[in-house]
Amino acid sequence: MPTPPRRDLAIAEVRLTPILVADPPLLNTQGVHQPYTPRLIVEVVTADGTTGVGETYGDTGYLGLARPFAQRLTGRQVTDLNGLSAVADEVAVDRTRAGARLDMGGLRGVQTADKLRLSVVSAVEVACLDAQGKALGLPVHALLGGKVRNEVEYSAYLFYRWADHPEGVACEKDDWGAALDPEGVVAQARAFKERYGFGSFKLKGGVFPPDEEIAAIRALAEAFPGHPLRLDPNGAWSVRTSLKVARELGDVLEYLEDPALGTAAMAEVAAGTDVPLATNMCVTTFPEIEEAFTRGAVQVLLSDHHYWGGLRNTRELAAVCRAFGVGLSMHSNTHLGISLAAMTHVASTVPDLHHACDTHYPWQSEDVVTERLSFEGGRIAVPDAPGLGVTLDRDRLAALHARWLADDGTLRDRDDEAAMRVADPGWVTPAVPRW
Ligand SMILES: O=C([O-])C(=O)C[C@H](O)[C@@H](O)C(=O)[O-]
Ligand SMILES: [Mg+2]
Repeated sequence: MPTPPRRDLAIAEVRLTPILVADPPLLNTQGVHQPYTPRLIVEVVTADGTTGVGETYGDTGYLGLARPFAQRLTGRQVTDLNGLSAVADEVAVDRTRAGARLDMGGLRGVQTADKLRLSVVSAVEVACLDAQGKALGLPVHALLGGKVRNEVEYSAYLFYRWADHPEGVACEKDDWGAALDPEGVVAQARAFKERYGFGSFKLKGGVFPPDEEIAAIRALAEAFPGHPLRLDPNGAWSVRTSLKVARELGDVLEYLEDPALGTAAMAEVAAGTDVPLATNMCVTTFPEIEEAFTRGAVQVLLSDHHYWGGLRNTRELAAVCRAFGVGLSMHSNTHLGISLAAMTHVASTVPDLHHACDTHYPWQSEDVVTERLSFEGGRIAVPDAPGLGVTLDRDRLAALHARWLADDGTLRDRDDEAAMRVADPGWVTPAVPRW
């Protein structure tokens, strides 16, 4: 039988489309989310006309790196994923743009040029896998070795929030209402359960004094007995405060996430409590693993394929965690359907993923895919269609890009501190430990 002709999977074009997507007024220890937040959509087009899509952070520092990186990719094979990092290394990171604001002043841990590169590489890696899958008629999970589960469980990501952005600020409205006390948090959790069926709840803390956040978790425990609960103040507490919270909530918490800042403080907290500690702050790069794991500072690692460098790196990270007996889950930041699909594919291939993954997706009313991914019982069915199983909505992409073009630069870098100053002109992100 004659061998069928090989498809030409050389990269002919990489399209980068920065967009601004609506974001509600979610509070964290830094401030509040902007009304629109930047994301970057990546399309990789092969010589035979197959297009793969990826998504990552869209702040200007990422764009400044993504553009020269994309130019170097034409002519390379979409299958050459191991070569992507070396190409990214050829591109100098503009350090003046990789400033504190880019990484949210540390909400996602250390900032390094490598981490910035990995965040851009991840979107291209996902796009290449999507293109490969479409060309071969295989889902991305099959390219990663195959799924070991048919559904991936996600956790409701509860936020203290205002009903609306400050008066006079251009924004998209939603119907969630305010949540600024235990009653508001429980009402939000009920809405999450009703709309999406989530069975576990994470509250973003570090916003109010710890006693108020303890009361909110207690109220959740009463309203949803037996449901796993997590509290994440993004390192806003001292070791002493962290231990007090752990004592008071130890009977109801699945884990406490980044109660204190940095590996040393986390190790001290871990030594004083049996409550497992999770992180997406003190371990966000491979070089940080050894110290944190050998000191017992972390019991659950929240991976994030964007800054860990892609789906294959996420699987390598899972293997390291397994070797150290550290649990694995997933961190989430404002993301759209492309990244949720990517998270779901890789999560479906990791055997020891025993905690529901975080996702901001329900907070995002806008998307660039034709059909939004939907949660049933808090779970997403792992797509079996070729590639990621999502289709780009070009009209929506163009509309959200037009918003980015129309912005004078104010919103192109996410800055929760500046967004808070609109409501509270004297606001300065508090130094940590805040309490
Ligand atoms: O610590 C975390 O889980 C995050 O960093 C998630 C997000 O950054 C969240 O805190 C946010 O967007 O305000
Ligand atoms: Mg966190």
